[in-house]
Amino acid sequence: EEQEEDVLRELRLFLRNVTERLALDRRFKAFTKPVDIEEVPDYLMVIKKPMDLSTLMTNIDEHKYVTVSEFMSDADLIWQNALEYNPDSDPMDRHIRHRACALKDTVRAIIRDELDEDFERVCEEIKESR
Ligand SMILES: CC(=O)c1csc(NC(=O)C2C[NH2+]C2)n1
Repeated sequence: EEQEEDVLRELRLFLRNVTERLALDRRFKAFTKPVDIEEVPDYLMVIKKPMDLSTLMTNIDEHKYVTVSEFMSDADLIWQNALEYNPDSDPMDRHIRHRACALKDTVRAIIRDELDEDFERVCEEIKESR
């Protein structure tokens, strides 16, 4: 009903704000757009579920997420994929893994500090009811 749509609208506003802040952080530049398959031709052979901050934003606008938890699953793909695709000891791999770990910790810190657990519980109830 209308109150449910009010909750989901507030969820989308929160998720857009989080995603925008991540996309503005220079540490996360490599995660802002889909990996360019022309530049990295083997990427899709290694990474089965690509994800990036611009795709997260599109998903929000397309009402893909009814809970923060669903959003977090896709946000986690971004840094998980980077750790998987960059496992080596060479400095470039280490650099992007460092940034992937910073992304993981930053997302969790924002959610812990700024998401009311009662709000997420209401979102989960809406999801179960559909
Ligand atoms: C987004 C992401 O994880 C990414 C983009 S390029 C890259 N890695 C490299 O270009 C090479 C350094 N060793 C492979 N990783």
